[in-house]
Amino acid sequence: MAEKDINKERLELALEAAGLDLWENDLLTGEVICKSNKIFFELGYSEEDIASNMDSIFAIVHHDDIPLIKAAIYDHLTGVTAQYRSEFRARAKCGTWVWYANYGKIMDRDKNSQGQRFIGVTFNIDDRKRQEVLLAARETEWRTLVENSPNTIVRYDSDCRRIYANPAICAVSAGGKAALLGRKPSEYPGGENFTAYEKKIRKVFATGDDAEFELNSTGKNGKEFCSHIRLTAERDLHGEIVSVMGVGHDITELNSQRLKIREIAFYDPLTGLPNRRLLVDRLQHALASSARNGLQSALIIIDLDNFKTLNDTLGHDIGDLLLQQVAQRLTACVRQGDTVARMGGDEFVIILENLSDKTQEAAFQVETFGEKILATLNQPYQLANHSRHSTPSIGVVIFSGNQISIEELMKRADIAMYSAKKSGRNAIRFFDLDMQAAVENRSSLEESMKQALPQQQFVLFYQAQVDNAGVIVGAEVLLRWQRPTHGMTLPEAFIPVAEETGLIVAIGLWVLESVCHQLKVWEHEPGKELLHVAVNVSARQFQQTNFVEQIIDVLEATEVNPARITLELTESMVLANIPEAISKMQVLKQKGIKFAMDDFGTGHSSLSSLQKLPLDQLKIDQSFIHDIAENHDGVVIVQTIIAMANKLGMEVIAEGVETKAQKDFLIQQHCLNFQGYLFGKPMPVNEFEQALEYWATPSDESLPV
Ligand SMILES: Nc1nc2c(ncn2[C@@H]2O[C@@H]3COP(=O)(O)O[C@H]4[C@@H](O)[C@H](n5cnc6c(=O)[nH]c(N)nc65)O[C@@H]4COP(=O)(O)O[C@H]3[C@H]2O)c(=O)[nH]1
Repeated sequence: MAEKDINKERLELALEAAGLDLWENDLLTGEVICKSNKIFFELGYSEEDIASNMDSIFAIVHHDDIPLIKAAIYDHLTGVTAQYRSEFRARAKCGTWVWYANYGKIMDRDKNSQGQRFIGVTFNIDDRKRQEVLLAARETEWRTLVENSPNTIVRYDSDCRRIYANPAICAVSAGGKAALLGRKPSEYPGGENFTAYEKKIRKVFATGDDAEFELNSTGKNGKEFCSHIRLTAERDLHGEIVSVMGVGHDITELNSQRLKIREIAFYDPLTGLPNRRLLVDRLQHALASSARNGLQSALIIIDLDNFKTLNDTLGHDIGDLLLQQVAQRLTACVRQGDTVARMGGDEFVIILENLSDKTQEAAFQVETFGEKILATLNQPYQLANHSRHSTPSIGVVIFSGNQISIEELMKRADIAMYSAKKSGRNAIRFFDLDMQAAVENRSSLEESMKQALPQQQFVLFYQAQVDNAGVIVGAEVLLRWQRPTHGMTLPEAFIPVAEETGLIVAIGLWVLESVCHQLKVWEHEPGKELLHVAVNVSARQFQQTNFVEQIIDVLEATEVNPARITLELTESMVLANIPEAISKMQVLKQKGIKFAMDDFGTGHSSLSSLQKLPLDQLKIDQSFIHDIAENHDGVVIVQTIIAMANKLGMEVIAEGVETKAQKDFLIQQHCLNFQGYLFGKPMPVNEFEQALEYWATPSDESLPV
């Protein structure tokens, strides 16, 4: 084959493989030199179609595209473009439009630049065109989303400069788009927050990992807002990070909701102090940090003395005011970083951290602090129209490291606080191992007390009550526990535990039943048939809803004369709920039972509340009787109580009378009933009966003890 033919063949094969249709026009004659009609066939036309009605491609080109083709040819012919290029739609036989491109060039230009031949190719670009349309549609779609998004969208270049900012961010930025674009966050708006944010963007450029950031900024309107921004690296075709996109949404509202939830979950609504939950969290931190730095910390429990009485007498609103003022005072006493929390009720807790590393020194530090708390809380309170005084009982436990659990720490501080209460309140007590031993004793006491009633270990002692002529008119019955391995145990060692466990209710009933049986026996014995017996009632017993029924049941079952029984109540148990106390007392009074107010003078009863109560007797507390000889105040108090009792038409009895001088003074003040060691100690019933016989003749001497 000749070289020319080989080249022709090569060209045809190449054109075929590239999908190109070659054409050539003689520009001088206008004759089409080369035309394969390949396009026509591709579009579904036959030879006949071409012969009958299509001598040129223009016959099937979309009429919108014809001027464009002509303009492109003209531009090339006139030398405006170096190459002829056009794109057009051609109609297929089936009616659809297919995209083609024409690339061509004028050949053999003469010296006047006049071309001789126009040669070029036509090829199918339908797929590419469709892709372009799709791409444009997608681009519009995305742009619409981005431009209308309520989220802020910003793109940063590798220098952290903004290269795109959507309308949402432009709308909230004071300087708008102009101020944002081309600048880094640290440059505009700048400041600490934005510098930290820029650092984060740089990290995304460095690592390619997505990141999140909460950015606080000030909006155009001057309002603070917070955005949660998600930063994503954007890569080019080679996987190189070319930009970082930041999409932010406003979480200002969410943050304030979060804050509110935190407030509710972790703070006491009344005082604004951290609540128990947050306290536990802070305590965990304190334990961990003391383990790290070796310094001692302290957990301090503060309980307000007699808060319940104040709440019950003045109402809860006044109680709330006191709690709020206590919270303020406590907060003012601590350093920044220390925690003051409210546990609920009238109990507050303070955590002091970073004390000395030596336990003893730390204890001194806390002691000083505790004294300050005592002094501050002892200042009078102005609660609406009431001026009141309140005292705290403070329990302290010192700790270092985290060997002790939170529960154990709280328990220890609680024990210390109760010890402060026991010591007479308004005091500070530290937990130590002796206290721990006391606690253990207490739980063994509790266990063995459960057996005391069924195993008949309780015994009643009788202590004489005499009149001014020295005649025994009755006795106070006092409980003793013949405890195996411990011997005769006094009530103060077990009554508080019996109160707390509720065992006192059954014990109290047993006391009353035993007393009634005793009275029934005495009814038939000359000289004893008129004796009165005073029985102590515990708060827990008195608060039972069926207290009245229980007493009546015992009276009826034993058929004893109720007039022989005096129930001794204390101020606090009555003041807790005066109307309820009155109604209970009245029912029993109608049955003939008498009531005495025990330990009178140690509580807070006012004259008006005392007047309302159907009491028969006031019992002057023995501490005042002891004070008679000691100081003038004791004398005045005793005189006042006697005067008050007389005024209210109540009998008065002095307890704890130990000396003749005390008795003489009391008689002088018109107190005509006495109880005390001067007349006899509490003793078992058989001894009391012997004493009665011995004492049958009135005398000024004391009973044998
Ligand atoms: N220093 C001194 N003390 C004197 C003198 N005269 C009497 N006492 C003591 O003072 C206490 C008087 O009883 P209380 O005030 O009712 O105080 C009682 C009472 O509150 C309670 N208690 C005793 N028995 C019962 C009971 O059966 N039930 C209830 N709920 N409590 C009881 O235990 C408390 C203590 O009872 P006791 O240890 O028997 O102590 C008794 C008695 O032994 C005196 O001249 N000098």
